[in-house]
Amino acid sequence: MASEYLLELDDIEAGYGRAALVLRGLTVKVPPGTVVCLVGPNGAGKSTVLKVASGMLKPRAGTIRVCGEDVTSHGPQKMLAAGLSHVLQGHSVFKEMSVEENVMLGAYTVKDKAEIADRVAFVKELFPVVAERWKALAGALSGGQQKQVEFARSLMVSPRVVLLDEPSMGLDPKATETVFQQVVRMRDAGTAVLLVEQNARRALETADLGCVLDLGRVHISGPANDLLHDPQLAELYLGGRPKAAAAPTPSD
Ligand SMILES: Nc1ncnc2c1ncn2[C@@H]1O[C@H](COP(=O)(O)OP(=O)(O)OP(=O)(O)O)[C@@H](O)[C@H]1O
Repeated sequence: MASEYLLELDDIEAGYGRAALVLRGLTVKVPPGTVVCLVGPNGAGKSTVLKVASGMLKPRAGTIRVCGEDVTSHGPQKMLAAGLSHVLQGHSVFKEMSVEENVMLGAYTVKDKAEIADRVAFVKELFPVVAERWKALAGALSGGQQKQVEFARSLMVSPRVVLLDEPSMGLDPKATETVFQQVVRMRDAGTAVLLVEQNARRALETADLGCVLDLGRVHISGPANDLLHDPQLAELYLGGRPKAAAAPTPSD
């Protein structure tokens, strides 16, 4: 069945072991050609959404669809084959291996050599630093450059949606800026992104659509720009009022 969405998480309930539910009826949809970001307080369940989408954590209830096809019961390998590629929180490059070896790990399920060569050319064009440092040891790259190697690795399977968990974590402001620019480049090159970020304001500036999570549910969702300029949301979740709505200070 065709669908207007690449990924649909519908009324998901999920939790860890016997502990209480973390996601309590969460619905998130990713249309083609978009960056959708999930923001919200610590412990709201943002990373858990990505774990459910990549098959790492089975939902207790609800439905996951990729392009309209029900994939709810898929494990990680089948989710990857269905088109969902997960870039985990923190750093996951193998530092003792070259950039090339790290990127090629992402292609281990791809059998067609011509397709692999096409994808290598694609990621090298998308991430110039990956092309420039192709033979270098990954551990010799900066944190922001390593993150781009992880992005490149995730794109080797031609995913429909990349699930990005806190890509700016631990990066300095300049590297953070580059990483957010690369997220936009990934989208513009045809890969939708479901992005989880602590840096809520910067994530909403980057994304097309936003979802504010609280207590395992979507509290509010809509165009990211609207959320960014909502004074109440800014107070509650973005660390202050939006610039345009800020009250004048006594010195103004
Ligand atoms: N592997 C796990 N085992 C047990 N509980 C977990 C596990 N991972 C996360 N949790 C719990 O699930 C809840 C949601 O965690 P999650 O990491 O999804 O939140 P988050 O919104 O991404 O938070 P943060 O912004 O702090 O990363 C938290 O209460 C957390 O303690």
